[in-house]
Amino acid sequence: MATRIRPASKKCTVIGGSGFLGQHMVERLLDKGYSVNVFDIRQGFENDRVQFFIGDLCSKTDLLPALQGVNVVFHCASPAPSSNNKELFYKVNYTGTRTVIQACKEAGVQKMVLTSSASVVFEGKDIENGSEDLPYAQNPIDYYTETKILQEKEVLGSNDPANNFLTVAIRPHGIFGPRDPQLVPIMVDTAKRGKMKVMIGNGKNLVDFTYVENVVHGHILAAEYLQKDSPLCGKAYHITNDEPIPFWTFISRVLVGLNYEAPKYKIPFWLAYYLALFLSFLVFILSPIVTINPTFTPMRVALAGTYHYYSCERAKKDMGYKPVVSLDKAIEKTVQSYPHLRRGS
Ligand SMILES: NC(=O)C1=CN([C@@H]2O[C@H](COP(=O)(O)OP(=O)(O)OC[C@H]3O[C@@H](n4cnc5c(N)ncnc54)[C@H](O)[C@@H]3O)[C@@H](O)[C@H]2O)C=CC1
Ligand SMILES: CC(C)=CCC[C@@H](C)[C@H]1CC[C@H]2C3=C(CC[C@]12C)[C@@]1(C)CCC(=O)C[C@@H]1CC3
Repeated sequence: MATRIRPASKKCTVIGGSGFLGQHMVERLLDKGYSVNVFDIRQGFENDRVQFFIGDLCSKTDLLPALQGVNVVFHCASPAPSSNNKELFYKVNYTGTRTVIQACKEAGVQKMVLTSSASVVFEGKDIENGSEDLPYAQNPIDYYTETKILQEKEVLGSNDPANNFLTVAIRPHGIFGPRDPQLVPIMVDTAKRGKMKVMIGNGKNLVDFTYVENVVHGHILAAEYLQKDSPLCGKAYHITNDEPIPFWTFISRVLVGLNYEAPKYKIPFWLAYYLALFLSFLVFILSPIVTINPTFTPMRVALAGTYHYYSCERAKKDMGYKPVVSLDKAIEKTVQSYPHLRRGS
């Protein structure tokens, strides 16, 4: 394992720091004694200990003031994965990330930790205990994944120890926890509309759901172990809870915890997939007249009905990663954090 260096200058910038993961990152970094800048297109919270820089990461002029005197940049900004806006994904995740790299180099930032995604290798087919050596998806399931691949390649390719610029990518999967605007709220909304009665597939497919504090821990370890000649330079690392769970067991535990019924019927994966494809075709045909955001998309069906869990052996070996919150505790903390989503509240 490489040596962990706690940098003398603990000044960092969290790009996307107003988001779900970003806010948890900021809180932990402050606890650990870092001085923290947040760069985001919006200010998501108030905190006197944080310096906010509001701007678009696609603009170097916006970025540069937020990077002065900074040692580490955490880049965890992205448009919401549920969007289908190809142009926006390319602009922010791909060209925007290139701009972030240029700005970091220009400002003399030494380390960049990218929040990538384990989905960069996922094509809608089963992956069991996948390692980081799996090839990138040749047919990514959506524009989000397509541009996360391009983004990760750019960041890892820019690792340049000779010029004192080191990069690493963290690949989490299915992040959940307090204040997540996506996973639990979408699940509850679907249940409220009576559409969470049916399991896709046989209910046995194992998936990684990763508690946000474990994801944060992985990012900070990566920043502290990333140094010249360390194995982390220019590499990607899976960060998971290391406790894969059947997708529908996880969904049921959260729903039951919030007083909703667990799904009890099953439909074959292929049937659900073709129904979702047909639905997205209808949405496309109707798009000039009406905008519809279906819950039931081919991407979600693929995520809900296949095995996709990943090995985090590389992170254990190179940076001593170990989840800090177990899945049981994480589900309990998450359920308790959403009193307003509880049925009957
Ligand atoms: N939520 C999940 O399950 C997973 C998320 N990820 C990655 O984790 C990262 C964080 O995701 P979340 O916190 O869930 O998303 P989020 O949507 O809560 O946060 C993203 C933040 O990026 C900001 N942002 C978007 N475009 C920007 C721009 N042009 N300039 C400046 N800021 C901009 C947004 O305002 C937002 O505050 C993303 O890179 C995502 O791809 C990876 C794996 C799983
Ligand atoms: C079938 C159904 C309606 C399930 C509701 C839960 C889903 C909203 C989530 C289940 C797995 C999640 C997931 C992501 C988003 C939310 C889910 C689809 C990501 C696509 C978020 C961004 C990533 O990088 C990968 C994630 C994989 C898991």
